[in-house]
Amino acid sequence: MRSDGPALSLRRWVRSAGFAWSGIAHAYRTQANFRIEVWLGVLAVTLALLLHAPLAPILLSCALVLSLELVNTALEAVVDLASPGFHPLAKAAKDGAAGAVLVASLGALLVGLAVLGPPLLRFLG
Ligand SMILES: Nc1ncnc2c1ncn2[C@@H]1O[C@H](COP(=O)(O)OP(=O)(O)OP(=O)(O)O)[C@@H](O)[C@H]1O
Repeated sequence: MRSDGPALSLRRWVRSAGFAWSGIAHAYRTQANFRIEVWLGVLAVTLALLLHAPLAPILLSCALVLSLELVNTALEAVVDLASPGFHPLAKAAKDGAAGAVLVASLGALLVGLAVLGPPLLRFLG
């Protein structure tokens, strides 16, 4: 198997990262839910830093929700392309992807309450 030189591999990686970034920017521009989740994530990370709460579970939860929202956005685009008219399979695909985002969001909410709740109550009390 032929392997590319490090300079070519890095150029490919930067190019792929550019495409990935444009996907994230597209989701931010077009998906209100993605924007809300980004800013809730920023709020949660800021609170964790201010309250000296563990950052890792907050960061992981945010990454999970935002990743699944990006996958949901991608899947919606593919479904709309493949099935512009109503189709039960298109509905199953979109509802399943939306369900994945909901499950991750509820999990992230519970993690946020468990990690930020006690130090927030101590701070307020
Ligand atoms: N082609 C289709 N065939 C059948 N049902 C569909 C189709 N497109 C959308 N739906 C139904 O409408 C719902 C909303 O679809 P839509 O594409 O508007 O997503 P959305 O509301 O924009 O989702 P999000 O808020 O995550 O962007 C889907 O979850 C599905 O139940």
